[in-house]
Amino acid sequence: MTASIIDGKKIAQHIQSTTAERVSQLKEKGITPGLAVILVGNNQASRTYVSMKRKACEKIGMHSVLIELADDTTEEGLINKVNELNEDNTIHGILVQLPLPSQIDEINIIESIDPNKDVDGFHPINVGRLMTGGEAFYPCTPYGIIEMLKYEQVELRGKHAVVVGRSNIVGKPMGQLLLKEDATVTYCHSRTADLAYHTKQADIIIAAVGIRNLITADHIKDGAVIIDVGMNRDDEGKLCGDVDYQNCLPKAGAITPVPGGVGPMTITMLLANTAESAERTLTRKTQS
Ligand SMILES: Nc1nc(=O)c2c([nH]1)NC[C@@H]1CN(c3ccc(C(=O)N[C@@H](CCC(=O)O)C(=O)O)cc3)C=[N+]21
Repeated sequence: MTASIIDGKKIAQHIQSTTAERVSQLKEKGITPGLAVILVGNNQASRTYVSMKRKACEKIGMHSVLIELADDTTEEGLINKVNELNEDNTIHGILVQLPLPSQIDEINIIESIDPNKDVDGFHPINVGRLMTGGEAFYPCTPYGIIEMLKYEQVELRGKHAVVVGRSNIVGKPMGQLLLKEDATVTYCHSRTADLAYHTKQADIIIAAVGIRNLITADHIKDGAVIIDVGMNRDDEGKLCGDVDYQNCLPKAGAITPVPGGVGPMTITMLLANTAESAERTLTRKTQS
């Protein structure tokens, strides 16, 4: 078998055009969805991601504002800015670009964001509701992966999904979202003994640990669906994932490339969450 390649860019474009439609319907009702991105300090990678996010907003007619704060911004200063945006009716989504400088506690910042504007889905209210089933924002990367799998009509119900990685941003919420789709979920991570024993049983593997070439053909069963969330650099400085792509290609059923796989979906779901946040204000208004 040779794997079919899952084209994240194509799926992202498809979902973005649906979101653009939602944006124009909101505009007809007098609401322009707005995303605020806060960038603290001068990290070049962060700067690149932030500009990609803002370009995507522009493309689908969404309003976006960039708030740039100095590298020596205090935690209090950042929280004040977040509070201002919490109160701002033109802003429906707030994203504080991570990582933050060391003098700022990420948890305190995430908890200062209004859960109704937390389009990253990082606030404990949204994390909790993902588990308990209430109205939540789902973290963009795992949410994007679920949308990708649905688009590709990958059956999840009753299938064994192995999530490799346990971060708050990807691994942990990924498992919850797969559970919601009735998959059987196993979590593995950097301390798992005999990783291959587990991953070989997987119908679907989500690799999200940040170790280049961690997953090889010896780790997968024939026909498995492989989703690569890794963002590593190879010896030439090129972006590469956690999966040995060339090695797995002949054996997998379907596989996502890096770049051009999960990455574009992350930004796409950020836009979708922001549109949803704006739509929710509409129903909240009519209810009152
Ligand atoms: N509060 C917060 N929310 C985030 O969602 C967040 C964050 N902080 N900090 C940094 C990470 C990283 N991230 C990416 C999004 C898209 C691509 C992406 O589109 N990548 C492209 C190409 C990238 C390239 O070529 O460099 C791809 O994989 O094809 C990558 C990485 C969001 N993050």
